[in-house]
Amino acid sequence: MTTIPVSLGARSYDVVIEAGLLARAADWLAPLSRGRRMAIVTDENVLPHLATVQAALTAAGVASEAIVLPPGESTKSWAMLEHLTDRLLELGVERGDHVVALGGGVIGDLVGFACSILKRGCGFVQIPTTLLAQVDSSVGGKTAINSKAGKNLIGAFHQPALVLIDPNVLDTLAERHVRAGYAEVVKYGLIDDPDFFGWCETHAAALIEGDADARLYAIAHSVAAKARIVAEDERETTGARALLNLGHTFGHALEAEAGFSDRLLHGEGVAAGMALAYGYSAARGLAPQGDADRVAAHLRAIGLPDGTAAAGITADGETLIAHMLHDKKMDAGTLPFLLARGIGGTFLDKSVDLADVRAFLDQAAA
Ligand SMILES: NC(=O)c1ccc[n+]([C@@H]2O[C@H](COP(=O)([O-])OP(=O)(O)OC[C@H]3O[C@@H](n4cnc5c(N)ncnc54)[C@H](O)[C@@H]3O)[C@@H](O)[C@H]2O)c1
Ligand SMILES: O=C(O)C(=O)C[C@@H](O)[C@H](O)[C@H](O)COP(=O)(O)O
Ligand SMILES: [Zn+2]
Repeated sequence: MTTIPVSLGARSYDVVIEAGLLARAADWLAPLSRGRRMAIVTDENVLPHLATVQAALTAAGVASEAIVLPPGESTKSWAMLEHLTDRLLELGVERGDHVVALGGGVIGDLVGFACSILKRGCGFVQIPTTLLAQVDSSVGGKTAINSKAGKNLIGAFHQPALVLIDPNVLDTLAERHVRAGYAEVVKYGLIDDPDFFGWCETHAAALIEGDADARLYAIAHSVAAKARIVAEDERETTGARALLNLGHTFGHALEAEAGFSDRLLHGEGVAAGMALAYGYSAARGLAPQGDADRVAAHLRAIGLPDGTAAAGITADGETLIAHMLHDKKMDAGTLPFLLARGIGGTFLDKSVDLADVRAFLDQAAA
């Protein structure tokens, strides 16, 4: 068992990682239940794992009630937020209770946001069931739904009380979602850890095919990296946490063009966005072209998109820039970008000329 603390003063919590942990989830959940019925929110594709968690709770004498939502990005919506908060209120959830978010990043983001506003804030536990959620979204307390204007625009910082990660649940995850989650794994290498990028180049194929050791290593390494950055800059105010947004300004714009749908998964958008961020950095003379080519080649090799066209998006630079203007990093009318000086050399550049980015996007798509 690996336990990684997320050190945030009064909001500190542990991320516990162990293969097979789901069947023992009650060891951690029962003490949080206060002898009351626990609400578990999940989606229709996670029902086998819901059964494992509920059986564990029943055996420990804890009653539970499941709320099962439709799968997919469109569940991060006002309509689902209303439905979920109504159901949680019907169940009588109190401020001191802990709602369980059992699912991928969609369930984690929606449940976390619902819990941040329910009775002005109740507790929640993340039990992530996708690779993406295990390496990224379950840790750090960013919660949100999408709005007509864009991605994650309605949300709150609300930290979970605990994160329980069982890598075995990934055995039922479709390979496309494993690949998409892998984009957020390799992101940590590209941010500030060139050795880890090298590890990714060697082990990505095994990880995607289901190698348990590779998955465990990637999950623990990613969580430790995210916990360190979140502890340094919980609310993305100093610039440290913004590094976790590498590839996301481009990626969210591509996702918006795809209508936040299965046409382009979040991790796929991030992969294309990271390739664009490295490509643009090279075009600006900030990073060696060879590094940008190496990033794109790695993404292609494992079946992830390495740019706008590969992501299936035909929008021009102007259209993509219009989406980017909704980015939450916008500051006094300017949009900072995560660029790179080389592999592992990501930095926040506040002096990017949007006309230059537009021209790069048009050229890259041609
Ligand atoms: N809060 C954050 O810090 C953060 C970080 C990264 C991404 N995100 C958000 O996370 C979301 C993407 O998350 P995701 O990639 O996990 O997508 P997701 O939650 O839609 O899950 C992907 C698919 O896998 C299914 N699924 C989940 N677990 C399964 C399992 N064990 N077996 C079989 N099927 C399973 C789901 O039903 C869904 O169809 C995006 O909305 C993104 O914005 C948030
Ligand atoms: O935790 C963070 O900080 C991240 O940026 C992680 C990202 O992978 C994640 O997609 C996040 O939700 C994006 O944040 P946003 O502020 O751009 O919505
Ligand atoms: Zn992301």
